[in-house]
Amino acid sequence: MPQPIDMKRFEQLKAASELPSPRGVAIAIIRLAQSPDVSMGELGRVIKGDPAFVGRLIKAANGVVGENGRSVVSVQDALMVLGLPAVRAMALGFSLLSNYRKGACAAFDYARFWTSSVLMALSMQALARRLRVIPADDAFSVGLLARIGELALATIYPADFGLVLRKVAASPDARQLDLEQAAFALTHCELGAAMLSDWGIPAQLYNPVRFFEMPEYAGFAEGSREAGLMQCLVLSRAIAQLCLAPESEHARLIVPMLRLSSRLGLERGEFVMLCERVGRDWGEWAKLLQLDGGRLPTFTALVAEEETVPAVLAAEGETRQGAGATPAPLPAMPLAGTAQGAPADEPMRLLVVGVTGAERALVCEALDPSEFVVLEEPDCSLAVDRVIDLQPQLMVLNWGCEHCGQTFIQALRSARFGRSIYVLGLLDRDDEGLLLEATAAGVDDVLVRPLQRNAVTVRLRAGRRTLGLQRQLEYEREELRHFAAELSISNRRLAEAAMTDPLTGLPNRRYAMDRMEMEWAACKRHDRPLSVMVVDLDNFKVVNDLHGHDIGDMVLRQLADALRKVLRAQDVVCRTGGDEFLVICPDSDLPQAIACAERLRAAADELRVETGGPELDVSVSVGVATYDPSLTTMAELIKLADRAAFLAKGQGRNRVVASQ
Ligand SMILES: Nc1nc2c(ncn2[C@@H]2O[C@H](COP(=O)(O)OP(=O)(O)OP(=O)(O)O)[C@@H](O)[C@H]2O)c(=O)[nH]1
Repeated sequence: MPQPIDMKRFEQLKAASELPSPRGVAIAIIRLAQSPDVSMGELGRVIKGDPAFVGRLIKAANGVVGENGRSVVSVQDALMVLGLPAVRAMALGFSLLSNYRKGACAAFDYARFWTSSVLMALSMQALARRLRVIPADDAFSVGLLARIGELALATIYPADFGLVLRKVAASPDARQLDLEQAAFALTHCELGAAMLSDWGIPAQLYNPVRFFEMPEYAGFAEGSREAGLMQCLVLSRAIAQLCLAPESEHARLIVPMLRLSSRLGLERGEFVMLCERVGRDWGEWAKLLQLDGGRLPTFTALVAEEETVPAVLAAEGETRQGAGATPAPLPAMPLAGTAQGAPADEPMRLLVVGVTGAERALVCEALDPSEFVVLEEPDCSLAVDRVIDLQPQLMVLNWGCEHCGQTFIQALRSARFGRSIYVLGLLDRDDEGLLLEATAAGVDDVLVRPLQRNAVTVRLRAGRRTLGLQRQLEYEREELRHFAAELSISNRRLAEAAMTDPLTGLPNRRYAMDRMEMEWAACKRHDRPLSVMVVDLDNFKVVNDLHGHDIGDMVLRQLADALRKVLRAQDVVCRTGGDEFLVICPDSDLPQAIACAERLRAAADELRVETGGPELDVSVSVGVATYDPSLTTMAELIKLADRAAFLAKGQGRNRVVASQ
């Protein structure tokens, strides 16, 4: 088990300014975002000082909202969507990316490091959106910074870390972490986690970072958030690795990746869509971050191939490749019923092994060339090689010869691709014992010497028909998987819609009550303050009566935007009634909540509602209440705020009243 980092040593490295650290505007953003009282306006102004960061922040916020949400176009909206902790972490990540594109460690590929980190960030974001292990914005930053320890080692020890990397490249069995431990008495995992901790990233996020490259040592409780996050990191790393690997490596990498994704409960079609989404996002991010945005593999095709390339035979293929004897494999077969053509219309690949002379001629005559393409290998000892190279759908083989007997069939049937090949065994004589032996071993049907042309035609047609049905079933199963994935996405969209007020885009009453329950529980459990406000438009009925409902709607929409803009990041404003809003302020005592309520009141007061005609003035009355131990339910707390809002109305409106 690797030792945790010696904190004295870490402090020394920090003091010597050797560790990668953010620079420029990012430092101001990080500092400001740390202050609980910072207003969104103030933070927004500082962020605008770094136009590159503005673009990245808005892009990240749109990633969090997802393809179905209202798109984010302004810094203010991005801040609302992301919240302060995520903005801090992003300022950090992007600043490092901008300032550490090059460095002194010649063996460390800085560009590849950042490309892989951004791919991890996008994969983490996509996984978090689906699995809800952590918020998608946190996931992005964790992914981006997960391997920061490597950059740190390359920065502090360029020569020695270069040596470690060269050793790993020279002997793939060497574990990088062991070599790091030996060379520096620390590993990049430990160092990275210590840096994240030092930057204020919470422990539930940096602990999984510490262990995701050696999950066997993690010891997180099964089903815990940390275990889930760690698995997401492992999978994100696998996605990034596959994206950057040469094509020849894809088949090897896809299998463990699919296994990981299914362990996380991702259905295959859904996972493929998720990866395709990462690919689409990657193109845009690469441009934005000026990274080399080479084309990523198409996951749909890769997974389809994986379903046809056998693990066992592929492994044998690798060995042969090592010997330098493998011709290039044929492209994988299209799936039945796909755009490439239904199987019934396509000629199928028939491999004839060890059948020569007159028998070979008879087989060729017996089949219709529009139904079969004949591939031949006269030498039975090369049967395995040809199966891998040519990927036939049917085979005729000389049953009982040294290379085409039980061992061969068993190897064939133990591989996924081999399992579905329709095999006709050619028997020397009509012998029941032989027939039983061949079919028990895994042969589908037999032909008996002397060969009869019609018998060959009939057997091959039966094989073709069986394969056609089999492929049709596969296609239908695939369609069902896609359908299930789409259904689950629609369900999630519906769930989101059910929590949103369509007029203002704010969370609705249902969301407000769910969220209140969460905050109420957290406040009681951790003894943290919690305040709520009821914000009620003044004399709204008059607006409706005088100007009509449509103008009334405009008032509600513009007021909602104005309230959202002046809120602090941790607060949530929800539309809970016609002209009533509930603001939930976690971690806020009464004076803090009153200050915030006053900001909301002033924002409404300053708002001039544009209607296309005359501008309208509005005001709100705000009631504030704070949790105290005498309250036993959250409904009581909301009621107190409601009563305070009522008092504010009674005292002349456009004011804040706090419940005592
Ligand atoms: N345009 C519009 N009006 C709405 C909507 N929902 C509720 N209302 C109107 O909001 C008004 C609320 O009026 P009241 O409850 O009397 O309150 P008020 O006029 O704001 O008066 P005070 O709260 O006492 O200041 C009613 O006229 C409702 O018809 C909506 O979605 N759009």
